[in-house]
Amino acid sequence: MKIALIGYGKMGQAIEQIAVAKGHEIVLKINIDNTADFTPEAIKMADVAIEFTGPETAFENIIKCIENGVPVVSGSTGWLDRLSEVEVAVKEKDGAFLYSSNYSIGVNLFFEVNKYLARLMEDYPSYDVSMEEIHHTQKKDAPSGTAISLAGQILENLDRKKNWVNQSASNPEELSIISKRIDPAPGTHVVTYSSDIDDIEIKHTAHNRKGFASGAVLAAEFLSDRKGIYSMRDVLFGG
Ligand SMILES: NC(=O)C1=CN([C@@H]2O[C@H](COP(=O)(O)OP(=O)(O)OC[C@H]3O[C@@H](n4cnc5c(N)ncnc54)[C@H](OP(=O)(O)O)[C@@H]3O)[C@@H](O)[C@H]2O)C=CC1
Ligand SMILES: O=C(O)C1=N[C@H](C(=O)O)C[C@H](O)C1
Repeated sequence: MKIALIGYGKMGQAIEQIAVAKGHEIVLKINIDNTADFTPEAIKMADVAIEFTGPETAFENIIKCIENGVPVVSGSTGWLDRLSEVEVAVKEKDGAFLYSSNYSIGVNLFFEVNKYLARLMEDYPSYDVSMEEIHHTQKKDAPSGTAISLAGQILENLDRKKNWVNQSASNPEELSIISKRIDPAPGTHVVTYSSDIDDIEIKHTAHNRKGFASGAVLAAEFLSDRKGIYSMRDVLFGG
């Protein structure tokens, strides 16, 4: 499979290693200093693009891939206020797009445990829930995309929480997400249910970026010959 890497930072480089080891070919590498090389002709050489740039640049990059008929897997966080525009573009161009706030298999299993635990806790109001995420100091966005996904799953399944806040909660309807920036943390997420009697805590700790990178390559393999909009759930659990 011919892959275009849009964003060649920590994630782009980790993805390259795994993709090449699996026999894929990297036909384009775009970073901030060679964005002029991201031409229609160059991107059309790829069977699939993998986009990991960041909050400010993801949307334009994704649209450019879709407009040129190239399926795109994105892992960039902090841009999802524009997701509906991407969805419209995919429909208009009969394109292919896959997004996950976290590509690691472990976190996607953690998502399922998180939903299950929230559903159980619906009947046990003595437990209050809060979250913590820890990442390296270069991270541009807070809370992390993964934390926002986890919070969304809790809000969908636990009626007593109405919205999340990126600070301590000021009332029982708020779900608190505390963000910490400590090097070299690749990504830690903790969900804690606390009562007067005990705590129940679920925690995912990434030891490195291999899980994110191998999941993104798996997603690219899944998407390259498909049309439509997908998530990591489709890749791992068939929807
Ligand atoms: N979904 C997931 O599983 C994961 C998501 N992420 C997310 O992925 C994104 C990237 O993370 P990471 O690789 O660690 O970050 P890095 O900062 O290491 O890499 C981003 C790269 O993109 C480059 N870049 C910036 N603007 C553009 C542009 N317009 N076109 C092309 N390249 C550009 C940057 O260049 P320069 O350095 O010169 O600015 C940098 O090299 C973040 O949003 C992060 O939250 C990260 C890990 C896992
Ligand atoms: O920026 C990172 O590094 C990471 N970003 C993603 C997020 O915001 O959730 C995924 C992972 O936690 C690493």
